[in-house]
Amino acid sequence: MPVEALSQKEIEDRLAELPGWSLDGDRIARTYRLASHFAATAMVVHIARTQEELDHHSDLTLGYNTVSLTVHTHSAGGALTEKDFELARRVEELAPGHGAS
Ligand SMILES: C[C@H](O)[C@H](O)[C@H]1CNC2=NC(N)=NC(=O)C2=N1
Repeated sequence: MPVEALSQKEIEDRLAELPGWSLDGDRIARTYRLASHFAATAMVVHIARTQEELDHHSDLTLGYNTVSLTVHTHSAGGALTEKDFELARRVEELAPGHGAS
């Protein structure tokens, strides 16, 4: 199913509801900090499972005690779509359970 590129206003409205997320070029991005490398690794696995469920995938980077995501929609030519924000909202929901901030 094709997904529509969001307008600048739609992007700004959605970002306003997602503190911690910001524009990084043509993507939305956030870095989370965790208590340990193991906690960060567990969060990456949880995000990976969510991404498989949504069939939508970020570029996901594991640091020593950080987890970073950037996402845009490949099938929309790299534009931002509702799917990117759906993924961001789902990650925001799972983050507190990992002690991520
Ligand atoms: C076939 C499969 O549905 C597509 O390749 C999905 C997988 N994950 C994806 N992730 C992202 N970020 N953009 C896509 O267009 C995309 N497409």
